[in-house]
Amino acid sequence: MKILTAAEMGAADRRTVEEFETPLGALMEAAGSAVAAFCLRQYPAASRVTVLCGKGNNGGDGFVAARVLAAAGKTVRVLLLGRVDELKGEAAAALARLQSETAEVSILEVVDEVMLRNAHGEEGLFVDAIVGTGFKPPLRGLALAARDLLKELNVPVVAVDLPSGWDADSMEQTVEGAFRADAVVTFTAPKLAHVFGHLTAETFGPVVVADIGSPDAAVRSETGFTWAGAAKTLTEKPRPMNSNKGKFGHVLVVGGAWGKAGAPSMASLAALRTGAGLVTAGVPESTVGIVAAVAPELMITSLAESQGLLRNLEGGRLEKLMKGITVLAVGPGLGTDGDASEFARELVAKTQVPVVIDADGLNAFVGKTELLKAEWRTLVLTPHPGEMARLAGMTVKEVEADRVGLARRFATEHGLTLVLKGWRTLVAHPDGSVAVNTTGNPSMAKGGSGDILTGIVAAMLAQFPNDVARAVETAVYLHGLAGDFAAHAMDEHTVLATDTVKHLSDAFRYRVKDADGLTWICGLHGQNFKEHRAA
Ligand SMILES: NC(=O)C1=CN([C@@H]2O[C@H](COP(=O)(O)OP(=O)(O)OC[C@H]3O[C@@H](n4cnc5c(N)ncnc54)[C@H](O)[C@@H]3O)[C@@H](O)[C@H]2O)[C@@H](O)CC1
Ligand SMILES: [K+]
Repeated sequence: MKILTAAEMGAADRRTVEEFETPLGALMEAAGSAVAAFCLRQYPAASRVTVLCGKGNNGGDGFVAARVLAAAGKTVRVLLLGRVDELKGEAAAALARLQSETAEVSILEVVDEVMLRNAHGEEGLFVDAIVGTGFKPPLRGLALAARDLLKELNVPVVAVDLPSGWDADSMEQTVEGAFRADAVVTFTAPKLAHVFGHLTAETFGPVVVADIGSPDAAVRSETGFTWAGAAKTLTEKPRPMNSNKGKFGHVLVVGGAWGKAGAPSMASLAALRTGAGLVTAGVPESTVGIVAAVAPELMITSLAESQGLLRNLEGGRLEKLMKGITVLAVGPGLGTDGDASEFARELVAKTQVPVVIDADGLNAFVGKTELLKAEWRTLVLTPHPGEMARLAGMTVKEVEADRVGLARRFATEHGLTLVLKGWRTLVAHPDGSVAVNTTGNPSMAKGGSGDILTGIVAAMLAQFPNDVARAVETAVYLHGLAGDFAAHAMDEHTVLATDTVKHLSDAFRYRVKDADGLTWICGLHGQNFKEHRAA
């Protein structure tokens, strides 16, 4: 699923109207109906709904929503911030239809702040249809008064397309200055602000995308930005009945210096739980007993060590180690002292199967990134900003200032797949396209999270070696989603990295598009993180 700018969205709408002969009125009807359906489903107890409408097409969506909500039995009031005779085109048509079909909806032309404050009351839900992609900052006029009013009230707000006052193209949108929203229903594709913005100061509430009838061919993006969750359909097909373990690959996890045996243990456990056919951990001989204890299903290869760290293998041992292996994950708990780094470099250089490099595996290439040219094989790097900074020879601040640009450059220059972790993990592909992940939460800001992700990525590659881009995007999405389920089931302070593994089943079973055709970009279906985190 592409992520668009406001201009790209406008172009997609125009193409849909002009080239695909869908009238604008039909798009507006679908948009407003989707908002109403969302309100009915998420806020069934709200019997009184106030729809705040602006004079543009965002307001037009609001008129449609008001009509559908009234038809469903809600008591609906429309507050138009302006005069009826100021409306044009489809918005005017939507209002006319609302007036003619639903006499019981009261429509009030609000012309000043006093009127606005007197007009509301006892509603269980607000719909914000004041301004959408047509917003030109700063917020002005009655919209400002409406924003302040909603901030004072403790009533849920569903935003149409965008919380009014949001700049759709901003990657740093915050609540400051804009409307409060508890949920956002947007159309066709998410805009940059939906993915990178902060819906509230505390959390990122539900953002759902409704399909309103624009065909894929009408939706074009210059930036090459996509949403990682869409890749998850890769795992939504059942495995063939006649499957055997050989079909799902054999992951080898290498790492685990003395004192860090947990890292390869967690990566291996995650690989097992993600569906790899076989998983082997290659660890220093002194840690074998510890790592083996993580799961009886795990196979272990004891590797030569010196003082608790892995060291280069003697002639022929490498070939033996890699026999039958289809994916290598190197780095979890590897350590950087002694020969461990050299061993990691040797492994990566001499291996032909897809390789995932994480943690100290990445540190082994600091100052030697020319050795990371993927060329003919699959290479996936999973740095956090600190590891990325060391690899790229810059500061963490510099990395964070240009995450997208840096990830894209590094991936294209080396011909590899780069997973840059952090708030809104990015997956940059060798072709320059970048997918953004929206799952995950602060409960995952703990040691071990990265090891779990490494295992998930490796297991996805083992199962889908010919679909690397979607395999990696799915891995990142599933990892965050499992963390979201864990945070929901537990308290976010108490979630351990291994708890996310326990919730991988929930993540796999979760369908990206729900039964009503809504794609939940943020927030779990039917659940409001804000309420949950505030509880
Ligand atoms: N273009 C299309 O084909 C479709 C558009 N749709 C809806 O239309 C919206 C875009 O419609 P428009 O382009 O008419 O624009 P909007 O309705 O988003 O904004 C225009 C209105 O907002 C007011 N406004 C702009 N900046 C303001 C500010 N700083 N302070 C206060 N008021 C301000 C303008 O005076 C005008 O009344 C989308 O967000 C979406 O909700 C949907 O109906 C689906 C189809
Ligand atoms: K809005």
